[in-house]
Amino acid sequence: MKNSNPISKGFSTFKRERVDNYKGSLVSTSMETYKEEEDHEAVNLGRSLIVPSVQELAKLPLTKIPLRYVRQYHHHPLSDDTTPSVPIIDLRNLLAAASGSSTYSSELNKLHTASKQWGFFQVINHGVSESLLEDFKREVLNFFKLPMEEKQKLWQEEDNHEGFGQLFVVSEEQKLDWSDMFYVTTLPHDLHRSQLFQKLPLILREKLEAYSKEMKKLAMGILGQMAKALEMDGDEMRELFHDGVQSIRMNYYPTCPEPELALGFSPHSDADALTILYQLNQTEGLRIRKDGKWVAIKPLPNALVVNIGDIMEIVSNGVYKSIEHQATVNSNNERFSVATFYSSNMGTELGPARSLVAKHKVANFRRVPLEKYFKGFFAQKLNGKSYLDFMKLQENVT
Ligand SMILES: O=C(O)CCC(=O)C(=O)O
Ligand SMILES: [Fe+2]
Repeated sequence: MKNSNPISKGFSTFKRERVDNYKGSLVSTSMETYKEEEDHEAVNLGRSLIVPSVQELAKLPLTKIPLRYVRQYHHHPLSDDTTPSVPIIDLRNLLAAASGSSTYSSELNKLHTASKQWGFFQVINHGVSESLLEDFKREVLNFFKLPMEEKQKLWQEEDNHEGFGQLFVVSEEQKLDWSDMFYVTTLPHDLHRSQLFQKLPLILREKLEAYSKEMKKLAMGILGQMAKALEMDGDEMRELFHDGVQSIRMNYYPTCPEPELALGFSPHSDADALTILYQLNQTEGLRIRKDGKWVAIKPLPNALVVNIGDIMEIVSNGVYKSIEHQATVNSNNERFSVATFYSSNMGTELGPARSLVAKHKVANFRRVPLEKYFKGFFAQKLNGKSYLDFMKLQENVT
């Protein structure tokens, strides 16, 4: 059913009709979540309440932001200059150097340390062509510039969260992010919502397909190296991920009249295995939590940011860590980013790699079907790394 979309309504009230069939019980973060929604269609992993467009809101001559965007506890002090900056991995040294060479082993060691201690790193010489990156960037910027009448056709619907909007909005009281996003499942192809894909501008669709393919290749390359670094069975890694679920989230952070009161993206860890983030312009905004301090990730020309998601923390049996991150906004410059989330194959069970459990002689996380894991994740408000906590087998984790 098409939602009666409030985007075109006055922004003065920030009200929307209540979605009557929305199940409040889905907000649960307990294992009960897994018992919900058994009857839901297989490819529908979640939904989110429909909220107004921040891009449209930011066009108004506002000096104050509406209350729904005002955070109370967002003043996270930035780290001082003594904190080292996020590691940079040269992928050419990993993917092209002979695996016995010292160049290879020192880069592999860097990757392993970065994944354990930071959960975040930047990759250079990643092999994704500059022309594809430029073309895709142009089309994403054009996409956000489309007139609202066009974007409304691509807005989220009440029963599914793909499209323009915000994710993880589960109540009318919840604080909202100062951003608009477009979310789409790109792989495997049979998970496409074809009604959404068909409505995308053709040129964007072409570039999106090409970009999605390249991101899969890159993710598989990095996962293969991680298997080596973890001393995990390489075949097991391939079997888990060869037909992985990929989704792409395009983020637009408009300028904000009161940036110190708002957040572009609430603190969270990603639910996937590996996220590849493309910062489309030079505006800074990404912050990651390292040893209790927030560290800014500066956009680096020609680099992509990679981070460990919760699935990788689980598969690595806790050796690699997903890290909390957030996005800030500012009053002078808008910001664009594209996050590509890569997860294991649909239809598989999520849990620690068996080859690592045998090596570590302990399993630190429970096993659940991947689909249930995703449904639980998308049914709750983002709250740091809390979702991972109930995947942990507490008796095993220190
Ligand atoms: O825009 C950013 O820098 C962060 C985006 C992000 O964390 C996400 O899409 O999950
Ligand atoms: Fe994220």
